[in-house]
Amino acid sequence: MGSFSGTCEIVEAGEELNVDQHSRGTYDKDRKLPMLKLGYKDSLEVDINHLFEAITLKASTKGLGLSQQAGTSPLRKSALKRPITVGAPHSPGFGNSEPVTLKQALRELCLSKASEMAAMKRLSKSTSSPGVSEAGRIKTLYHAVVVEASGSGPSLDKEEKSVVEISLVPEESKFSSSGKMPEQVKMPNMKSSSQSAHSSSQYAVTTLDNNTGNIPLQDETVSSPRKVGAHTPKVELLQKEKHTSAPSPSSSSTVRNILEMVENDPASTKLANKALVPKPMRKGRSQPVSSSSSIVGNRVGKISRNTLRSVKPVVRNKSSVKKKLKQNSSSAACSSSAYNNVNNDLDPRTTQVVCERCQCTLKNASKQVSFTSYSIGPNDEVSPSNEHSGASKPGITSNSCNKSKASMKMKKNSKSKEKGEFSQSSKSSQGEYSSSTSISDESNVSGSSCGNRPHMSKDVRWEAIRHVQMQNGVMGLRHFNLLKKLGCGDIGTVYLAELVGTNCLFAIKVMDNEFLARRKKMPRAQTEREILRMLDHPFLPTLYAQFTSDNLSCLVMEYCPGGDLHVLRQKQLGRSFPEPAARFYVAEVLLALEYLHMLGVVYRDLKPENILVREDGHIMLTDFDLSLRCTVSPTLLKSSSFNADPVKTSGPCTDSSCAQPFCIEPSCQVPCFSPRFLPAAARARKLKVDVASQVRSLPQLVAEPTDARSNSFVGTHEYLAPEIIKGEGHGAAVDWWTFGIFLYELLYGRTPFKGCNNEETLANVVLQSLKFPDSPLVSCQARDLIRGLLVKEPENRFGSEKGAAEIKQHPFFEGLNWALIRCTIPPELPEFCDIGFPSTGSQETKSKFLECKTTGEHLEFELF
Ligand SMILES: Nc1ncnc2c1ncn2[C@@H]1O[C@H](COP(=O)(O)OP(=O)(O)OP(=O)(O)O)[C@@H](O)[C@H]1O
Repeated sequence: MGSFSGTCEIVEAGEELNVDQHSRGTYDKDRKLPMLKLGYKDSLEVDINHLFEAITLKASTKGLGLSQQAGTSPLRKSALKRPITVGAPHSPGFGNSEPVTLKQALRELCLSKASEMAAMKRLSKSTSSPGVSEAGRIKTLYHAVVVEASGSGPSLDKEEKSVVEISLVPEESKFSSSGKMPEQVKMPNMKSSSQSAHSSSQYAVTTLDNNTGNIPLQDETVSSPRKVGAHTPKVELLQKEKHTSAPSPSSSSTVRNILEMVENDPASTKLANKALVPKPMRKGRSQPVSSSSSIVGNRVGKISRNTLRSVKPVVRNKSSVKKKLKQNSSSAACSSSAYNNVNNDLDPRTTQVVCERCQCTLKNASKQVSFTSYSIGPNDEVSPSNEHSGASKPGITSNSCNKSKASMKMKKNSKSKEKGEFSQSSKSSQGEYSSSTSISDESNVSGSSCGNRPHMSKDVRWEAIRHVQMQNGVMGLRHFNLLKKLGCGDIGTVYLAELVGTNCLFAIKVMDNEFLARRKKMPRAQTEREILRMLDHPFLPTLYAQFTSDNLSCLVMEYCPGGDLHVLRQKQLGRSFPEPAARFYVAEVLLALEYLHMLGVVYRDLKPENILVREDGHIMLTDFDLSLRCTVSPTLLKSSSFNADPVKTSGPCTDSSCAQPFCIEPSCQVPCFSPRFLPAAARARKLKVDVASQVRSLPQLVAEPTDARSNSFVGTHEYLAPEIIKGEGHGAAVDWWTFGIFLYELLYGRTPFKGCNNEETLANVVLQSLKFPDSPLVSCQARDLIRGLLVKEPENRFGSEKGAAEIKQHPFFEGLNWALIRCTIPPELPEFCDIGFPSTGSQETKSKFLECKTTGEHLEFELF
């Protein structure tokens, strides 16, 4: 083996020989190598000559050995295993069978020595680096020797083998098993490029973690250069993450963190929800109104075009607001720039800004409903309904001593004129309070708080409102830019308003107390206020604040940019909703009614006009001034008495081994859920039915105000229940009647008993039997539900006994996930927000706000 001769260093040659002999047990022991003579105390020249002879002899021996033992000897085997694939180049003159001269031998000796010295130098440099372990240094040493030896040193058989086994092979195997990266695939930001092999890559990963706070890369992510490449974006992502999340030990927890972040960010969630909505659906639903709609259709089209040109989409605004507030909220509560703006704007020292837009006389020249010479003092008082703020700011109510006198003259127009952009709906609410029996329409709401609504806890508007209340103690109209009149009802006018200094939009219902008192409508306003203060439901309005002055009572509520369902229905093809859309809307309304009933509120004024569409496409049931407040005694109905659907309540388990079908003991459930020899789909279906039946058969809590009775003549003509018209006294069942009319109208585009006038309508309600038009085609389930709801005798009406729970189980709603309906994609989203003009901007646009003029202590503003 020619390589032997390469170990020209005497000591190492001896070592090498020993090793070699040991390792190759079958080596010819009789053969005496000249090298054994090394160590004799001859002169240098003699030694060199011996060496030279040895080299020559070794070279020739190698050739002999190979030829003799080819194919069978371990030596040959060993020679075949030489790590030639490693690519270590052989120095010329070494490893061949040609004899070398003394000069050549000396040159090679020098080269070898020089390369070794270089390697040692490099090693001493690298090992001085902190943090490298002893094992790492040893490996580094091996590596350096290998590199240097393979590059310029002699290629010893044994050395090369060792190189492969110790330095390269283990490194590869370690790399693949432990996932440490080879140097050539290190991440750009990894440290220790000078460090070698295994230890360096390990160190590099650690360094990456420490420096960037990133999550340590998992084995599989770096197990090969390819994978590393594939995971590079992940590393970048993690790097971006470091500012917001602490390092986490695994990538799965990173994903969780990201999801949590996304989940905890209301703006993101909303955007994500929007992104889920298929665009064609949205566009497809924005059908132009058919020509038959004449004026209505033209108006719709006109409004759409105009608003598309000029509106400021609320979604964008809100998102930006949220972003703005979120960005700043990290430092301290209420310390966002938006809040600072609020502070600046609301600071008493900067009343100029405040006074530009509020505390004004409302004038409506163009509309018949107007506020003329209406003025309020600069300290229009606040009595926040927010329990939180009220508690923390006891001074709020004490400021009421500064109340200044205000007057408001209101020309009241008919409601239908105000609303009648799309149709001449005669569905104005009737609010004759005659008498109530056994219940009080005026009962007090206790323990209500508009500041404590869990489902809105992340709402940025809460924070903005709270901040104003905390900063100022009182909240008034001066804190809002009134942007637009949204509509006018029986007891007040609703404005779109922006909280000054924020982009938070609200709907403010302004009621003139003097006017209400004169018209004996104060109880209605009071009822609405009290009910609003109780509510905390995704399909019911959130009352952010309420403040009153001598003459004005203001309710600050959530703004719904999508208009109402009456308008939306008229935009539909054929002026009726497709059944799935109708099902969606009535289902959400049903949940809202269920909630109200549980609170002891009979709504009594259900109609599409009172159902607003939120920016996310879900609904909001508004307008509670006609509602009836009563007591409710929750009742637990046992399963045996619950026979809403005999077919479906036949028991959770049809298995004969289940002795008690209604038993929910685990022993009885086992047969139901044990594997059966059914196809997977059929099994899943059966399981679903079984579970549904089981749930249905469970004892049920009914919290309906079934005993409520009122003799008030309230409601809207087309929606009035027969018992109200007949004056027999009514209870919660009136809501199920109106629910039936509502579903009918959504599906058929008109109400079932509408006559030529109100009297005829009322007569039809009482006397006429229910008929379904031939078109549009409506499912028998829907018609069945309507039929059940529009039973004239309230006691036989569907839902009268068990309320919403009973209705929810009707086949019309089969398959509907009630618990998650608020997360489902609505039939359509409001395409824009018809604010009309941006809330902030140039002086020109600002002038489009309700114009403010200072008149002495008071301010006047003209309305549009
Ligand atoms: N939160 C809101 N977001 C957007 N628009 C609203 C909001 N609340 C009310 N509106 C609009 O203002 C109009 C007037 O509402 P308001 O509740 O005062 O009157 P109403 O619905 O006619 O009821 P009523 O006459 O029985 O009091 C509504 O028709 C609606 O279009």
